Amino acid sequence: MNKKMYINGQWVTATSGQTRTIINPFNQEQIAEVPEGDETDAQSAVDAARNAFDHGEWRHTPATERGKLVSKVAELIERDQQELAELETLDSGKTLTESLDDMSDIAEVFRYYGGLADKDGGEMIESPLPDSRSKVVREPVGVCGQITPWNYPLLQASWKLAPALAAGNTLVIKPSEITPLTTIKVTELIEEAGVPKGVANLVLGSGAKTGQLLAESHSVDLISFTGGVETGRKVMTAASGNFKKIALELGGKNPNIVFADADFETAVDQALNAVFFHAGQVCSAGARLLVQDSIHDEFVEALVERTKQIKLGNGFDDSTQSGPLISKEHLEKVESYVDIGVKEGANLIVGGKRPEAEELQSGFFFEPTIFTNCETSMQIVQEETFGPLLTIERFSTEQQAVQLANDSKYGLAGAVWTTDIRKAERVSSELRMGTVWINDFHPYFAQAPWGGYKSSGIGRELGKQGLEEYTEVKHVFENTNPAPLNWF
Ligand SMILES: NC(=O)c1ccc[n+]([C@@H]2O[C@H](COP(=O)([O-])OP(=O)(O)OC[C@H]3O[C@@H](n4cnc5c(N)ncnc54)[C@H](O)[C@@H]3O)[C@@H](O)[C@H]2O)c1
Ligand SMILES: C[N+](C)(C)CC=O
Repeated sequence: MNKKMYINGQWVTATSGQTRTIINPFNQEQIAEVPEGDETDAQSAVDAARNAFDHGEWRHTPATERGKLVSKVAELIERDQQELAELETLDSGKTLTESLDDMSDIAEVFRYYGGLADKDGGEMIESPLPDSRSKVVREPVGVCGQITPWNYPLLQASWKLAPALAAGNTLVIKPSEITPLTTIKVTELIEEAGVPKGVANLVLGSGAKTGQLLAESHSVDLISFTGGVETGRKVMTAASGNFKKIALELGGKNPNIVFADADFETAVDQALNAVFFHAGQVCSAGARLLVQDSIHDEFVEALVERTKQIKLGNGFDDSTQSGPLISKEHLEKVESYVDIGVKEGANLIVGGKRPEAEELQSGFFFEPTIFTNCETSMQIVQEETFGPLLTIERFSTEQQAVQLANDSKYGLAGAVWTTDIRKAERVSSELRMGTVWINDFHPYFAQAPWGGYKSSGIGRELGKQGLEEYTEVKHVFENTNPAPLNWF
């Protein structure tokens, strides 16, 4: 596999000659050395994408042909799914089972947008003027900058790459500097599928240098960013220079509401999965549990019992249920929230520290952690810890559950557990968030839009809305009987 950047159809090293060492968060062993690009490399990639958009054939290629190439990428991902999944596990620490599931979702995303590429032929609208025809068409936006995080490296990239290509754009993608390997590999597959040179470019390096340039550049027409709220703010500010289109997929602190009439065992089981899956490093993690008073104590007891059994370990080991956190810095951040929670008066009832097992000492592991007696006003309830840390609050009425759940700057996702479907519908319609699950947690798929209300972001990925983000809307008006106006 190449360990380079891909600019204008060439695999290249950084102009500066700098490289970055990529490590496995399970044991801190070096797994790759990749180019550390900077503004110069990012500018070359933008220039290549600009030239390919303005002078290349891609945007004029029939949508059906573009769709076939995007679908071809799906086939290549399926062919290489084992290699891709192993790279993802090495790079991110997630279990191989999770990585294989990601690869199958990713192939579906490319297949879905490959199929959608030629489905919108525009729309005739009724013109109020005589002797005229009016048509609304969607066109590619132009050059797209795409910036992705480390927690779902290739999955988040696929949500951007597939619709951008299907809609006829050119692009520069910049993966997280911590987890670039699968994005490098998929760029090889995009090349192998036959996407013309200059259309899809890959630049590696820090966000402050390469990402910032993409957000600022006046040659970029759209910036699509997935990451934290504070970085999102910088991207939005930088993007204002030329009023480029922006799409922001940001963080969340997602409420998981359990009513007393829920199926108890299922709700306990899924509450664990909601928060501890991928060590809590999921934007939509159910890190905020709201439990109705009458079942609170029993529910907490069952959760704690099962939390103690969670097996941490190497993502390549079949018995591992959760891998490490991504980095030392992130581990320290999660750890600091435990101190904050204790100081705030929450009750730490399980976890709260690094595990003691000998075989976990070289990795960035943290024990699954639960706090009870939490109040909505607490920092540990309001802020995204992005780790295996669950806060539990009580509620007594439906109205109170809704009020607590909405008391957040975020609005990404949430769930409601009850056997009363009318109640589930009432609550879901009151929740101010982009996704609400009823008696489930976590499902997402190519066909349904994903994105946040409030500070969780702007715009949507996936679904037909995810393709529309990568288009501009044009109204074409034709006078079928032109004649002088004689106004002047
Ligand atoms: N809403 C979603 O769908 C979704 C999905 C995955 C992750 N996330 C969020 O991502 C965050 C975790 O990811 P992270 O730690 O990689 O986020 P991050 O904000 O630190 O980094 C994300 C990306 O932004 C780049 N970046 C950093 N500074 C930049 C700058 N000044 N200009 C442009 N780009 C810059 C980074 O290099 C990286 O590629 C969490 O908050 C999580 O909730 C959201
Ligand atoms: C969007 N999702 C759930 C795949 C990853 C969030 O971090």
